[in-house]
Amino acid sequence: MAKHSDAFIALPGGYGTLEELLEVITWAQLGIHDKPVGLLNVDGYYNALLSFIDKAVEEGFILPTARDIIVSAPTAKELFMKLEEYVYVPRHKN
Ligand SMILES: C/C(=C\CNc1ncnc2c1ncn2[C@@H]1O[C@H](COP(=O)(O)O)[C@@H](O)[C@H]1O)CO
Repeated sequence: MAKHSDAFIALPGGYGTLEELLEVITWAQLGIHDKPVGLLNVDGYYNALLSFIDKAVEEGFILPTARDIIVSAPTAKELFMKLEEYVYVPRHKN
């Protein structure tokens, strides 16, 4: 399914959603795909996760360029616009 997708979008969800979200993010980081990963951040649901990811960047665990893999927006319309503008940047960590 990932092979035939144009992009990945996570709606608010639980463990299963988070597992799939992190999987497609790490695949982008490793260069397995070059597609954007969107977070539909309805009512700030993902704010805490995005803050945690920013902290991981500050602490040096996530490359600043890899932070940009995630595209987030509060509405579907804004998210689609951002996803269409997404430009893939190679960011292999190793
Ligand atoms: C083998 C892999 C993942 C296994 N996990 C799931 N596989 C299929 N469906 C799942 C998985 N985890 C959750 N779901 C379903 O998705 C919906 C959202 O789940 P959430 O936990 O609320 O985010 C829900 O219908 C679950 O039943 C490797 O990819």
